[in-house]
Amino acid sequence: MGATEFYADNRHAWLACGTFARYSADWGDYISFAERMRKKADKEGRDLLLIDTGDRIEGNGLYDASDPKGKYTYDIFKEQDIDVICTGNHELYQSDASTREYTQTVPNFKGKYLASNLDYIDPQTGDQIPMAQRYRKFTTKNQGIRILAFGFLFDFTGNANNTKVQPVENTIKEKWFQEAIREDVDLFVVIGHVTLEGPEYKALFKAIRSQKWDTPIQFFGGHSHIRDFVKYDSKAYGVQAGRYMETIGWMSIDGIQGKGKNKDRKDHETRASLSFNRRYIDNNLFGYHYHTGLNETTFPTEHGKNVSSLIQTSRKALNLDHSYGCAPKDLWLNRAPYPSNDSLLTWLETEVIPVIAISPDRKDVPTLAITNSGAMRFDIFKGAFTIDTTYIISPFVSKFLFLKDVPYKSAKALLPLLNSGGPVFEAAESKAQHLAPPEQISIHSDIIATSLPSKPFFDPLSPQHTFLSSNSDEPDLIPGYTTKDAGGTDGDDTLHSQISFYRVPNCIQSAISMPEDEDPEVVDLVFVDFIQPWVLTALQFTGEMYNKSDVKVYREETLTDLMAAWIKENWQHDC
Ligand SMILES: O=c1ccn([C@@H]2O[C@H](COP(=O)(O)O)[C@@H](O)[C@H]2O)c(=O)[nH]1
Repeated sequence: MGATEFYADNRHAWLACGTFARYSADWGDYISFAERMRKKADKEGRDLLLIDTGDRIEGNGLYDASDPKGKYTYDIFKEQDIDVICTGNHELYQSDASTREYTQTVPNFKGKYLASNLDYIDPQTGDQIPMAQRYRKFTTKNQGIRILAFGFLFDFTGNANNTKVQPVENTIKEKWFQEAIREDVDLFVVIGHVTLEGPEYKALFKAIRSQKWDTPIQFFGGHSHIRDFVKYDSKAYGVQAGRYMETIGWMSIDGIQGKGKNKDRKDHETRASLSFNRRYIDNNLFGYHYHTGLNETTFPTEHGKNVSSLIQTSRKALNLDHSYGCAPKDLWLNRAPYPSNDSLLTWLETEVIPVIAISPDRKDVPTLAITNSGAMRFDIFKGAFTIDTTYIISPFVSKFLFLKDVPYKSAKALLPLLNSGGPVFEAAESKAQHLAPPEQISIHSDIIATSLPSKPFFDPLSPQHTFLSSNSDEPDLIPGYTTKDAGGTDGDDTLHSQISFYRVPNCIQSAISMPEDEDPEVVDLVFVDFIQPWVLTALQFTGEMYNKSDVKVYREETLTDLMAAWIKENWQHDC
């Protein structure tokens, strides 16, 4: 009896090498890996399917540094042969990105791209049309497993006005969905840019089970950037493959006997004893060589090598390795507590924002400047700070806006309100958790690492691979993911020592040009445009009834450009 296997990824345009050796394979390597593993699966009579759960864009120079954005990336993405693919929230923040998704990615993955709860607004006619087909029904080639697949996005409300995200609860009531879940299939596959524990998947699970009490369901999640595995019932599981092309999530279902090749099989025979297994593979060549049984010479396929060289020529064309300056030390987004000397947010709040959140014509006006912590997406490592690093840290096109002459007593109440994330935001449908790094949706308390890092050495013979120091009996591990999920602690393909994770506030605030001896009557309230809905809602709570038309542009440059300028000015020296 063969297994049905899946590989899933979440990448944010990290198509070139990751920042660490442990996550350093590129998109071309992943293509070689998939091609090699598919061949192996074919030989052994198994089926191997590739899944992509969205957020392919923003967060890496390869996408963000070109004009138009994504000039090189769409042609690189499309080279992977993905079986089921859907949209993430990042594809929808900017209308030009949604248009590229509709006109390029959807056709590039024709028949595989699913948009179960997403519509596109045709710019010519104004018609609201499905972004892509709602579901896909297909039979796997080796085992004849009849699959019905959906592709969802969580109930996202921050999209530009050329798309429409339908809440999952409403989609479930639609005729096409109700008909689809009544189809006679061997397996439902629900992929989505949706957290595994969120209300959307709970509702979908309930809906499918209301019609099919026994059909296996495999969910693939995304959005919250973590490795995760969840059990919904004995025949329904979900897996999520981390973030930024660091992890290839592997999921295997053993025991489904597809009716596609034998129509006379009875239902109870097709799903007699099932087992669901997951593994989180670090995205590096060591792991790829180990799993394919190949080596440096035999592993890469021609196709994979061509894609790797396309990535390198694109990176060169964009000058992504050009250095703006030299970071004097590591600055961590979640690996150091906030506030602290090693916190990236403390650095931003105390050193950068007080310099960049100043408008030349209002520079002496007392100012409170607020930025959301989610505007920062990664750590800064000691050493060269390049064009690429800039977009890895902060890919957004957000600008500083401001409200003039806000009573100080109300302005100073804002930060605690934004950070407490209380009922004031639930009512306004702008959950305050969307202000912080997405990991915090799933990680509810600090994780403080107990072990210390040491030097790397890879042991490919270990069942759960380790990075070992060469002359020690005890595994001397380097830091990386140490996942605990519904399957226990054996999901990580490579053993690592634990990394700390400190929760950070939703927003940080810098007080600028404040009088020394007394509080000001009024201040300029400066904030990044992304947080405007939360700022206006919280201000109303303090009794200040501002609306959108009161908000003015404070600086024309983006936060990202201003931050890069600060680095050029302050970290000038060579590394
Ligand atoms: O303009 C923006 C857009 C988004 N953010 C932050 O990013 C997360 C979403 O990140 P995912 O990678 O999709 O999970 C959002 O919650 C915001 O915190 C932003 O700051 N500015």
